[in-house]
Amino acid sequence: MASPTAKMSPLIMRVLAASVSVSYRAGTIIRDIMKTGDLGIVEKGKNDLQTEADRAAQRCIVASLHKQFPKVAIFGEESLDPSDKIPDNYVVTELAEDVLNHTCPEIYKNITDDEIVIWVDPLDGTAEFTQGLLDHVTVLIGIAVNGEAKGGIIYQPYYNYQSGPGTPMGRCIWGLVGLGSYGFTREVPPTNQNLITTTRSHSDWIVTEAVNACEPTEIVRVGGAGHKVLLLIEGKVHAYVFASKGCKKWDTCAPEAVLCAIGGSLTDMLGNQILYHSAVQRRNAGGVLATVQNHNWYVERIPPEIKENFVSDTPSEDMLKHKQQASTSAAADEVDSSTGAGDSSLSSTSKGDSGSSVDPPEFDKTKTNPDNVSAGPAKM
Ligand SMILES: Nc1ncnc2c1ncn2[C@@H]1O[C@H](COP(=O)(O)O)[C@@H](OP(=O)(O)O)[C@H]1O
Ligand SMILES: [Mg+2]
Ligand SMILES: [Mg+2]
Ligand SMILES: [Mg+2]
Repeated sequence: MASPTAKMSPLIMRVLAASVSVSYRAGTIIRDIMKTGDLGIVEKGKNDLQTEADRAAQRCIVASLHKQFPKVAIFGEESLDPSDKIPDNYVVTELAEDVLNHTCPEIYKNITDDEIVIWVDPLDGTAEFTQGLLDHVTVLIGIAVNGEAKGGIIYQPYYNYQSGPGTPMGRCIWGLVGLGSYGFTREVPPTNQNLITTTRSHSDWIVTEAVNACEPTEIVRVGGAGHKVLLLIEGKVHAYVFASKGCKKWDTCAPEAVLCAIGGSLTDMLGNQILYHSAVQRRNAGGVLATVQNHNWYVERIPPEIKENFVSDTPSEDMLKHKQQASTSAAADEVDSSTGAGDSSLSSTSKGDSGSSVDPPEFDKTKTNPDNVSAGPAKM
């Protein structure tokens, strides 16, 4: 039975709470499969592996979320046989109370099923998982609202795995833009340095050229988009630069939301917004560039001859319509507030209490107006 808090909670908070709960279960499934010693590796393509842990974790997450939110679109990385039997104990219907205890920001209160798309990467960092670099692995559940990354869960199943017996393994980081991000501690990144993280297993000369153009004092090559954004939010690196079309929407939706909820930015290499509506192309054809601050400085360092290889996402008709409606109602709010009757609209300032939210850095966010994007029609 759902608790009274759950019944009263807006849809976005329930989706977030269900995603947090199921991420713990997916983490257990991943660890259990690793313990069997039989990863059941399949080669999906060049330098692109899938294991039984990827398959099982996706079954668990998608079945659990679909059961609770049957009208919400859910996209997972792995192509699986829909007739596969899903064990009963894979279906989790709990809602994390620590999420529901937060007040939903006003702007999400009336969001409906058709405005949400969930992007699931059941195991991010598969290459490193198969090589025993276990702390590079994360489970990613991203929640897009009207095509924009707003909610995210990054579950790290092997956090603390080398800390010896008695230390609890695994941690869940979650965030919602307008509320804050929770489950980690942020440190101030080293000053007078420029630490840049990028791929460890999917590099090529453009990837390396783009990193070098950002004048790194050190390059941190690690696996997983989720893991790299964890390094960023914890203050261990200054930027994540990946000039490649290899990442997909499920790699970036959750990390982007968690990062943006503390005032950071994750865009393509051109500095344009990555979009997450259901018809968008799965590939991040614009590459990935993420920072907590000084985003523009990094975008400006990327030479035009690199930028010209990348293409930004195109908004859907629905998104454009929604944006128009939102700006019309924002204008109406402004009129209202000038008369003293207005409600406060969502600000990008994180309002975290005991969670790991940080004050927004002092820089202009570079997410540009979707009118700037230049791609052709979105394809599946
Ligand atoms: N060239 C490529 N081909 C396939 N997947 C790629 C890729 N480049 C990046 N990715 C995917 O993007 C994610 C982050 O990559 P990286 O670890 O190299 O930074 C990984 O997700 P998965 O491990 O979930 O497949 C990885 O497979
Ligand atoms: Mg991934
Ligand atoms: Mg994956
Ligand atoms: Mg993969």
